[in-house]
Amino acid sequence: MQPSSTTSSVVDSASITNNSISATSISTTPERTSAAAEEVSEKEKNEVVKLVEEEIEHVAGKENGYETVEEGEGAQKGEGMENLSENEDEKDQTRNTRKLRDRARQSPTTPSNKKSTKKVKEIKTITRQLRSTAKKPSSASAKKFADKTRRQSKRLSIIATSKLLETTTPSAPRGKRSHDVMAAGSKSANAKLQGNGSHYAADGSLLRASKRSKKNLSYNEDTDDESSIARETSEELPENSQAKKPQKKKKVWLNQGLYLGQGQDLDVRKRPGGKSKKRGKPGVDRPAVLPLPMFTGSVIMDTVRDFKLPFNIFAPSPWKCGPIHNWKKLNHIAGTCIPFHYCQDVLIGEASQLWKREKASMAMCVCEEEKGCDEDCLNRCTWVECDEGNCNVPNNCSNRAFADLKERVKQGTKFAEGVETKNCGHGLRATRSFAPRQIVVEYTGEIITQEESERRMIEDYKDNNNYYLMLFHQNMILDATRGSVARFVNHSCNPNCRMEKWLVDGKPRMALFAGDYGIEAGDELTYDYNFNWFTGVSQQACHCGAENCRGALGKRADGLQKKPEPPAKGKNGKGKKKGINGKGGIVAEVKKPTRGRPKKVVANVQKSVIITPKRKYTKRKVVAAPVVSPSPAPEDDDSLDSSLDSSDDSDHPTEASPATLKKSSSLSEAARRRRNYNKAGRPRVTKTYKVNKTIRGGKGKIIHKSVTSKKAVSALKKKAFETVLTSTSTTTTTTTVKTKTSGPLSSASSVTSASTGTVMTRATRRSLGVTKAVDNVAQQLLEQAINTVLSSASVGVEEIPEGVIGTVAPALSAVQVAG
Ligand SMILES: C[S@@+](CC[C@H](N)C(=O)[O-])C[C@H]1O[C@@H](n2cnc3c(N)ncnc32)[C@H](O)[C@@H]1O
Repeated sequence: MQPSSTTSSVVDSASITNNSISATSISTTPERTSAAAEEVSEKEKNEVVKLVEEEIEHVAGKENGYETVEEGEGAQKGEGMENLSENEDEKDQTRNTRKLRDRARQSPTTPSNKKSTKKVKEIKTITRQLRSTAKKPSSASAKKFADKTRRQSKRLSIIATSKLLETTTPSAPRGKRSHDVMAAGSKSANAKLQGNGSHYAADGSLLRASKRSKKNLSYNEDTDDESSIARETSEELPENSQAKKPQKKKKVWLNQGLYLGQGQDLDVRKRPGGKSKKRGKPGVDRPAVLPLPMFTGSVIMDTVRDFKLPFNIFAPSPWKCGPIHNWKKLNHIAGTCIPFHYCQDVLIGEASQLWKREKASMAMCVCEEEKGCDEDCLNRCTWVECDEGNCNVPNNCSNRAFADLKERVKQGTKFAEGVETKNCGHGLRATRSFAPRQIVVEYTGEIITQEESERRMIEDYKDNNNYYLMLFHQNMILDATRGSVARFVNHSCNPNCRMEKWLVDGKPRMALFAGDYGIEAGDELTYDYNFNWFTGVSQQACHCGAENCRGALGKRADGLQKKPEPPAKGKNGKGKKKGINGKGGIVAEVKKPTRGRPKKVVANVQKSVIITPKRKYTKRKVVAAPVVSPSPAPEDDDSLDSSLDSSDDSDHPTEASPATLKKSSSLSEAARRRRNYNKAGRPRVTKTYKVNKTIRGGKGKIIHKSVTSKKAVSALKKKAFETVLTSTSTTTTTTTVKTKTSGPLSSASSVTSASTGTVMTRATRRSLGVTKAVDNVAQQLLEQAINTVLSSASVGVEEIPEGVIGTVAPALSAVQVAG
């Protein structure tokens, strides 16, 4: 066929519906059409088209069981189909066939694949037929036409082939609905192509596909075919389908680099004693937690940093109460931060040179294992704390208050908190309960000489109203201005605590002990200051509010008794109710501390709540045993005997009152020493005693009777003193009291009698009529005498023959001097 040069044709539509090429109309211009019509044999064209249609219908009908339905009866059939170029057709057919073949090869031989192979063969046949037809152009013009329309025929061939493939796809028999769906899909695919520069007819059929759309078309068709094939083959080819699955990206963990400096062997997931929770392969080193930032971690762990606790955590006072002035500063000694509730005494200035180190008392107590160190413990009676060196029953000893305190402090539990009172400044309130006579807090501070204390009083504390000076030991003053919180404990004429001075490992130490009734949490801690006031010196008025208030701080001086100040007037002119239930005191609200925030703070309380003891201490228990404090030797001839008869009723360390100290500055050194000795330093014996007197009743029955009368006490003391003399005189020449280096100091139970050569045991002395109480007092006096002699200047050390130091001889002489 030789188409004319002027002939041009455009494929109007290639509408493909329901597995058939229903109409392929070629609209041409009249001149061209007429020219083509002359040259191209209509018969030939029709034959080719018919053949293709027949073949296709045959295949499709066979395959799907459907008759092809032609769409558009009037559609021109076969126009332009005769122009299919041999090469193009062959190429297309070959390409498609190859595709099918490849797929068929990939898939295992199944009946459906066999079918498709068969169909491919059929298509091949059609192609061959078409070729043979095309090879016989009727005329040169027809051939020319065919060349001219190569482009269009190529498009047609693509569509036709694709449809052929579609029809030949091995799939389950489709119903009409399926066909409709497929048609709709094709349409939508075409519609997609519209945006790609393709031209479509009104019914959506492709007129001219752009280069890109051609690609897409082929792709879509290919993918359609492929997907349909893949759908079928995927089940049969699990390996292939799995291989195609995209692999999930693995996250890369950072296990080194930014964070460096943490031990690699640390495995926090390891349970103590249990199995490691580590997952994954054993031996794989995977950090469990993010290590600390570079270097910071190890630096933080290695270095100690100073930090300041926020006030609300430190909280020395209750809520809504501002920080106590100078609180932090006061708790620092010589720039060192010492736990505020536990710091040791510090010798300041001259005091350090003057302070005499004393040997620890090595007198063994004679307590029995069953009873332990009870009230009768010799150490306890002499205010000496038991330790390994002087305790006979270390496993059952209850006379180790300071050791207990040390343990408690180590635990760091809170025991008290600061409060602000209305009239007494700061106070201290217990935050836990204390058993009777249990140690509460140590009173520590700076040990200074009297001169230094005078200087401080005149210069440093001249504007102060609160004083923290305590007459301590060896005529030294303990200034707690920089000391433990015990300094905040206020005075009360009806106290719930006692301030006691003890010898602990040879060192005098002062501490606050709970009274005989114990302390409940929330009680304000108080003790009797026992100030020594001098006549004519103004005293500080006492605001303790106790029923038995003496009106002034400390002892009541003759002619200086002050009545308590009248209660402050309220707004309405009436006296304000004070204290507990209006019975006086400084507190407006009485409340047991509740857990958490206090619910109510009464308005007339200055800043916080202070709670005074609820109980009335009407009955005061007498002190357990007569006490001789291990004080220094007297400087004058004030004898032990006179000290025994002293009416000084203080068993507490005495607060050095400001008046005392101010007055003392005008005294001569000797007079001051004498005064200090008289008032504070000399041995003290309690005024009242509770003594168990053993009386033999009828029929040899021994009756233990408690004697508390003054007469009985003086008789007791007299007898005790005689006992001391007797005991020492019997041991004058040969008896050696073991010193610290050679062993514990002999107690009354092991004094050796040289004259008899027998040990004068406690039992022996009992048989001689020496009662236990007398024996105790005697023993204490003996020890006291020995200590006194050894430390006394009146009996110079040089006078004591070498090797005799520590013997009873000087003790005897001392006692005799004293007597
Ligand atoms: C050892 S301090 C006690 C703590 C003191 N309240 C403070 O705020 O620092 C002793 C001072 O407290 C005051 N004080 C203690 N008890 C008192 C009381 N019952 N009546 C009046 N003032 C008292 C006195 O000013 C005394 O000099």
